[in-house]
Amino acid sequence: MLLLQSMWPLPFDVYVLRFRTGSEIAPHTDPVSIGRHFRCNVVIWRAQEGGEFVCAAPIFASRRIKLFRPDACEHSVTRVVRGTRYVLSIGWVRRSDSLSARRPRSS
Ligand SMILES: O=C(O)CCC(=O)C(=O)O
Ligand SMILES: [Fe+2]
Repeated sequence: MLLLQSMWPLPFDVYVLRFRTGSEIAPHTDPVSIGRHFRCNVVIWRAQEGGEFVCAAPIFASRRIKLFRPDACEHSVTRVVRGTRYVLSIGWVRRSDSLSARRPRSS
């Protein structure tokens, strides 16, 4: 369920995701056309069994909080075996990319 979406002050969205028993997400990336995609997922309700977020190189990960680059790091959610999982998912895109940092200074 989409809660909020805006292009200002930077493109962002806020979702609540519900994973019922039996649901899962296969490995994927979430590319953006320009910039770098960041996402902070807060697991507000854990499944009783399964429903684990998998990402090889998150920026930060604890039991409840997952900060990662969905465009750059393949991620997935294991099948919810028992219970329901709820996630508050906040995503944003930073338009500047690493190339702008490398732009030569005019002097
Ligand atoms: O529910 C999750 O932990 C990850 C869902 C997902 O694929 C995403 O937030 O990009
Ligand atoms: Fe994703």
